[in-house]
Amino acid sequence: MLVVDSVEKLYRKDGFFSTRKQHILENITFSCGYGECLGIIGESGSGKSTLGRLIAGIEKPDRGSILLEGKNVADRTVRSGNISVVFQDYTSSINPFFTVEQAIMEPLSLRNKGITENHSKLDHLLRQVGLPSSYRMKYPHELSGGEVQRVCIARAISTEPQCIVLDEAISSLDVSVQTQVLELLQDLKDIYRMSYIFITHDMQAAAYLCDRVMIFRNGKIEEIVPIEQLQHVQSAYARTLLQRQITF
Ligand SMILES: Nc1ncnc2c1ncn2[C@@H]1O[C@H](COP(=O)(O)OP(=O)(O)OP(=O)(O)O)[C@@H](O)[C@H]1O
Repeated sequence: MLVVDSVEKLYRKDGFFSTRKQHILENITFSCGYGECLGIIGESGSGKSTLGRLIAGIEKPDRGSILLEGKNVADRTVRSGNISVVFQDYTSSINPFFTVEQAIMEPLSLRNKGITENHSKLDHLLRQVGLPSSYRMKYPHELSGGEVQRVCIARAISTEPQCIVLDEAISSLDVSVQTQVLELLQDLKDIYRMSYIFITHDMQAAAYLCDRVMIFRNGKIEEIVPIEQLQHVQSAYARTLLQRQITF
């Protein structure tokens, strides 16, 4: 289980040499259970991706803690192989000089210190994300956007992590491909019982995949609501935000 407790994040306000700091995240506390998908919805600049980076350990909080199975993700050994990230910009997420095989197997070989996994593992991962095994020698530029994002997902699940942060992971894809990738994510969540942190602007996608949704406002949690209660959010801000994005 992922437990985020009283997390705060500040950034310098006017560039690197400035001493003035701005609160980006304030008092963020929530948890995400096994096999649960927690959506994060909020306006642009509200701090969703910053929170995603903190969970993934790419940056550290200024205050508070983020624990996975009771251990702090600030420790690289805790997050290595246990937390993965899939970003929106799949084109820059994988090395253009890596084949599909190298890209997918990289996290595993890093974790196993260079010991190469057998081919059946790669075949299994390719099958799970719906790509033929003949794709193993292809390079990213030879694939469609949806296929590259499938490679990114195969890479993310290769170490069988407990948690995946999906930061606008389907936003750059065509609508029909979005649906396929959402179905894939749903299937994988059920197979691996992973926790998903699903950062999105897309309420329809959140409604499909998420068990609960966190409404974010100016770096604070406005409300956390089970997906079946989405029509009955308490705060006026959450209601307005949702009405702008979805028609029930
Ligand atoms: N490294 C950084 N240094 C300084 N300010 C930053 C940094 N990263 C993000 N910010 C600021 O933090 C705020 C939150 O940004 P963040 O990207 O987390 O928002 P977001 O909700 O994910 O937005 P979007 O939906 O547009 O992606 C913004 O005002 C942004 O300019």
